[in-house]
Order: sequence, then C-alpha cells, then structure tokens
Amino acid sequence: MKVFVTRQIPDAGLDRIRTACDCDVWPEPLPPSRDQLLEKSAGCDGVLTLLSDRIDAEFFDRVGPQLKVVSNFAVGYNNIDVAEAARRGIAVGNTPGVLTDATADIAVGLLLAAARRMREGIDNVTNQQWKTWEPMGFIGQDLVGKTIGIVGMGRIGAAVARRLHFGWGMSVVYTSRSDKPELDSELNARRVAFSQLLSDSDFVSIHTDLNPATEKLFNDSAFAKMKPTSVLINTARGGIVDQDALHQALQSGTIFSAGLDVTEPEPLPVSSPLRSLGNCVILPHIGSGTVASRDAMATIAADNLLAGLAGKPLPHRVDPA
Ligand SMILES: NC(=O)C1=CN([C@@H]2O[C@H](COP(=O)(O)OP(=O)(O)OC[C@H]3O[C@@H](n4cnc5c(N)ncnc54)[C@H](O)[C@@H]3O)[C@@H](O)[C@H]2O)C=CC1
Ligand SMILES: O=C(O)C(=O)CO
Repeated sequence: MKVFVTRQIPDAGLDRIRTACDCDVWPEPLPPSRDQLLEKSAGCDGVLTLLSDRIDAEFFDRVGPQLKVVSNFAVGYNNIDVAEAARRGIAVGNTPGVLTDATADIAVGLLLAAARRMREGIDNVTNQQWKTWEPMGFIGQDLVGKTIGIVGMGRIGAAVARRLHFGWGMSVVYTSRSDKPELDSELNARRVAFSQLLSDSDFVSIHTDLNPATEKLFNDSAFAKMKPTSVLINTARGGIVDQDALHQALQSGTIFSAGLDVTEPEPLPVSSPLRSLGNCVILPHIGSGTVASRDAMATIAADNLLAGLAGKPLPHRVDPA
C-alpha cells in the first residue's frame, strides 16, 4: 500500500506506518504547496494529513479512485470535505480525546495571561520600559467567583469548565447542541442561549468545531453583547471569530482582552493589526503541543490509516454532519 504523510509526525505513529506501507513522508518543516500535495498524493491508497492541508473534491480527483482513507493528525477536521469523501467511499479519521487536557491547559493559560495583562507586562520588561512597581500599573481582571461561558460543551469545553469551576470557583454557563445533565449536576452548570452567555459571562471560551453555524459566530453583534470587562479565549479555530470585529472590540474597549491559540490564517500576516494590540495574546496554535498528546495523536492517526487501508472500521472515524 502506498501512502503519503504530509509532515514529519512523532515516531510513535510513523514507525507503525513505515513498517506496514510504502511510505513517503514530506521532509520539510514547511508544508508542501498545493501542487506538491497533489503530486505527492497522486496514486496513493492512503494519506495522513495535517489541519493545514485542504482535502477537497479536487484533491480526491487528482489522487485517484484507489484512495481508501484520509487520516487527519488532529481532532478538528474542518480542512476535509467529509461529505465528499463519504460520497466516494473514502474513510476519514481524526484523533479525539488524547489532546483534551493539553488544549484545556492552554485555554486556561491564555485566560490568565489575557485577564492579567501578561503580554503588556512582558513587552514592558522586554523593551526595558519597566521602571518601578506601580499601585495602578497593569491592573487586570479577577478570576475567583466569576462566570465562565463555554461555547461548545464538548470534550475540551468540559475540561476547561472543570478547571475553572473547581480551581477558581467560577459559575459555568454554556451553549451546546444538546442538554448535558451530567455536567449540569457535576459543575452546577446551566445551558443558556448564546446571547445570554455573552451578556452573563466574565470570560468566554470557544470550543466548538468550525462549521457553517459557527463560522464568524463572534462578530460585531456578539461583541456588543459582551461585558467591557470580559475576556475572549479561542483555542478552537480562527474562522469562528470575525477578526476585524475582534480588533475593533479590543481597540474600542468593547471587551477587555483576548487570548488566541488559533487565527485565520495561521500565521496572521505581519500587517494584521491584531498582532500589535497589547490586550491580545496570540500563541502559534500549540494547544495539543505536549509530548504525550502528540505521541498519542500520532498513534491514533497511524491506527486510523492502517485500518482504512485494510478495509476495516477506523478506530476514530469521522462521519458527514
Ligand atoms: N488549539 C488546538 O491546538 C486545538 C484545537 N482544537 C479545536 O477544538 C475543537 C473542539 O474539540 P473537542 O472538544 O475535542 O471536540 P468535541 O466534538 O468534543 O466538541 C465540540 C462541541 O461543539 C459543539 N458544537 C458544534 N457546533 C455548535 C454550535 N453551533 N453551538 C453550540 N455547540 C456547538 C458540538 O456539539 C460539540 O459538543 C476541535 O474541533 C478543534 O477545532 C482541538 C484540539 C487542539
Ligand atoms: O487537533 C486539532 O484540531 C488541533 O487543532 C491541533 O491539535
């Protein structure tokens, strides 16, 4: 079986694939260009992709009808046209669960950083502008006893809610496609409408997948409903936030600050005004970036790939919505 792996991934997964397949791994740190992706994947039975690889009808046409499986090295799969894959009988896999804690930790880290103005503080020290301890300097937002609004109460959303409820005594409100009675009783949480979440929350953390209903969900009208002291955290996907509206909200004081692990595009262009705002903390999409998480993602991605090649059910299969 011939496979293309679009980037170096941990040996925990790569060794399994190399043992079982004729495997070509993209060797560069930067992704293959679109043409290189299409060229390298052509004729393959399986591909192991990253969240930055666009997998669509054109890709499937160019790769050929022998393609059996696309295994995404991520839990998010908005880069893949899953419906088109299903129409063609191509299995799609992802890596849920093993990165939940790592990503929730980064969400909490961003929340602390954005609430307590750490970016401004670090910039101040790094630029040698810090002169003395000031009673009124770098005043941020308190966390204890505040309200966290979780947008998308899935695996990562629940893990963030637990951290903030049990660690900082926060009240939890959330939006979800369905009721979560077990979380309501565990966290004393309340499912509310999106607009109520925006107006009630001191902190809002985004944990939905990117889909047609969540694309640019955070726009001018959403920011207008948030408290001027509120902090927005996004570790989900950049496309869920209208970044022009976010810039305006941060600059005008409509909201207090933001912490982003994800942007659209990634990285943001050098000219993006969000890069230079002191009240916007931006990380280079490192939510799942721990040894254990990335090893486990590699193992699952390899297992999905090998199962698909063998015509067996994928351990973690993605179905069309
Ligand atoms: N920053 C990073 O490195 C990482 C980012 N992610 C992102 O986080 C997302 C969530 O991951 P998990 O929690 O594992 O997925 P999940 O599938 O457990 O949770 C997503 C939740 O969002 C809900 N949802 C979808 N649309 C909604 C809507 N319109 N309104 C309310 N709820 C909605 C779903 O029903 C689901 O409960 C991924 O799709 C991915 O994009 C995931 C891992 C790492
Ligand atoms: O898994 C994902 O969806 C990520 O964004 C990176 O781990």
